[in-house]
Amino acid sequence: MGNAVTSMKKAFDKMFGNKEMRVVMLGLDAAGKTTILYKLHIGEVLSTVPTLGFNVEKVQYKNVVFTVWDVGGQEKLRPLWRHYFNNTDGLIYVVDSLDRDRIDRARAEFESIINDPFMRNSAILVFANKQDMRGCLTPAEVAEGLGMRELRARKWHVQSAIATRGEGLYEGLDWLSSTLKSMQGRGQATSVGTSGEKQSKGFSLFGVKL
Ligand SMILES: Nc1nc2c(ncn2[C@@H]2O[C@H](COP(=O)(O)OP(=O)(O)OP(=O)(O)O)[C@@H](O)[C@H]2O)c(=O)[nH]1
Ligand SMILES: [Mg+2]
Repeated sequence: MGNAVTSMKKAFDKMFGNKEMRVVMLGLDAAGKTTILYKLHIGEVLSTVPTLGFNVEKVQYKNVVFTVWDVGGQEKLRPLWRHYFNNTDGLIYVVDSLDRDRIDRARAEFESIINDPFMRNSAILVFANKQDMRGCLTPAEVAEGLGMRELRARKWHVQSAIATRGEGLYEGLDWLSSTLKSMQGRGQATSVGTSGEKQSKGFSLFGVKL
């Protein structure tokens, strides 16, 4: 019976073009990951405590079901991040744009994630979060701070966001879903490299193609 239901669901998903995507959300502690997850999942801002393990929720947007893994970002927890890399279609990297002092740390962690063999083909969405805070880095400065422009053969997008107001979050998911669909359409998702082709179409900053 269970199998019949599963195959029926698969048939419906195929008919309506529904897709499932696995996304891992990382970033330094207090960047706003858990706030983002629950704003997307239940539409509310929960009062959060630092995540010690992980939270995982499904987020449906348009015809994509994202399974989003939100992993604690404290320094002692970062060595555990790599356990979440396998089978990942997309990375959401969250930056606290007010945390100027730790942008170099954020960059070092970011580089080690995206250079991991399991993550080399994942699409990269960066949320330049906390844009409501006076004196924060602009999304362009966050992109610069993470060294995004030096990335070759990767699909990336930097999205301005205010998680506590829900601003920018769906724009980010929009980019992720269309990018992942186009990568899957060309057989590139999860296991095959983008190998440098079409680099000029590969990245964008807040929706503007560079
Ligand atoms: N002003 C402002 N505060 C935010 C925003 N997003 C999150 N915060 C606050 O930042 C703090 C940390 O948010 P969390 O979502 O717990 O951060 P996290 O990335 O999950 O942290 P770890 O679980 O320790 O890795 C909370 O007090 C949030 O309310 C934002 O867009 N603007
Ligand atoms: Mg958290």
